[in-house]
Amino acid sequence: MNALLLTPPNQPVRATIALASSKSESNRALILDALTGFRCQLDNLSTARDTQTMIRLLRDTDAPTADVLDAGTTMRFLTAYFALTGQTKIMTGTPRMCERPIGLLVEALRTLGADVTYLGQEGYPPLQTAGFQSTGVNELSIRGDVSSQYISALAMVAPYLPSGLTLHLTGALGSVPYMTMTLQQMAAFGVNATADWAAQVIQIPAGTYTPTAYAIESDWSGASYWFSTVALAADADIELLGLKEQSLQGDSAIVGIMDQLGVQATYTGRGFRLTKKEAADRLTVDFTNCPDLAQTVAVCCALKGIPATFTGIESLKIKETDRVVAIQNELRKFGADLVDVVTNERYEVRPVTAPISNLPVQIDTYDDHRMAMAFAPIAMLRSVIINEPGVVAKSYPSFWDDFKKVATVDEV
Ligand SMILES: O=C(O)C1=C[C@@H](OP(=O)(O)O)[C@@H](O)[C@H](O)C1
Ligand SMILES: C=C(OP(=O)(O)O)C(=O)O
Repeated sequence: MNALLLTPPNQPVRATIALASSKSESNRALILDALTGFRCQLDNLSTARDTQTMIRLLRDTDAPTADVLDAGTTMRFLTAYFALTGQTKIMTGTPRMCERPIGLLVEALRTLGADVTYLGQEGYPPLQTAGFQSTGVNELSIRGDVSSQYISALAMVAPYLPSGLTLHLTGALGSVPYMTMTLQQMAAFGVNATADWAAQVIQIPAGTYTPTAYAIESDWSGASYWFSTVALAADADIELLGLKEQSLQGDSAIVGIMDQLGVQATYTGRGFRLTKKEAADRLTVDFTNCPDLAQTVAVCCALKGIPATFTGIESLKIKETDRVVAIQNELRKFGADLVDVVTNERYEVRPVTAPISNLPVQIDTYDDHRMAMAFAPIAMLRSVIINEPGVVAKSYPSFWDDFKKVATVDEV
């Protein structure tokens, strides 16, 4: 499948979508389960490639190499897991994964007593874990402004250190809800860590996880594309199944953001129903705590004609691709843009102003699932061609099957 042509619906959009479940929650639950000796009952694990890869690599205990492909959480969580459980493993991934930094995590693991060697460039995968001998260290500092995944990775294995671990987080904190999700899931498996976010300290007691039955919620990051679809459609009413009213996921912030972009979300007891309402004429959003929503909101604002100010998107540069550049390149095809007004700090979405040709616009996806899914809702307004649409498999493999419920989807 090289490309998909998406054509606008010629009738009101009415759909019920069974969302993919959260890969973030799934990948945490799988690490916690592994630490109980695989004695948990995990329900509704994600079909996302990132989660399926985690399952496969945890099972494959004899394989010398763990290739995580392009899954960031799988790379970071498994590195900490293999390092602290003393397993010898080569950790590798796609060429892009080998450009995504891991030095802060490796440095922390070495301080605790893990033997970790870089096999390529210092600070990046591939690397090898080869045994653990505790140094007795039970307190360390780690930057909180690069990726919260390092901190989640350390927190999950920390109860198995001889005297637990106190983490002092330095610098401005990003993606805090992902760390909170980690601590809440750890608590559900019987280890109660405490966090003081003002002091930037997390304390994890020594202990063991209890075999537990745990059900994963649907994915709020995946839900965001349906919010954008409703925002851009002339007439839409979509129900998203499996979302909770109180979520562990920070990306549930999409409800408040999309309220301003003209989407009313109402809890139905089995998910959320999305309908249309009046939109604001300008938007300001800080994505520090929900970086994965930035592409969805950028595209939605640009195509809906709503100027916006974005902050907190620095971490987008070290994700599946440099997402800032990718958004800029693709929005420019519509005469819109994401302008860096204060370098690496404040960006402005310049919306589409003049109509462009009616020919389908071709969207490149940069090996990034979120590029494909963030641009798809434009099909509510005009035809678009999504190149390499298979990228969605990373987090939401059934996305295009679901999208057929709201637009015409043809292979080209
Ligand atoms: O812990 C997690 O599950 C995630 C944390 C975030 O990464 P950063 O902490 O690197 O921002 C997010 O972008 C990613 O999709 C999933
Ligand atoms: C950044 C993402 O994932 P990861 O860092 O786990 O590869 C994502 O899913 O948008």
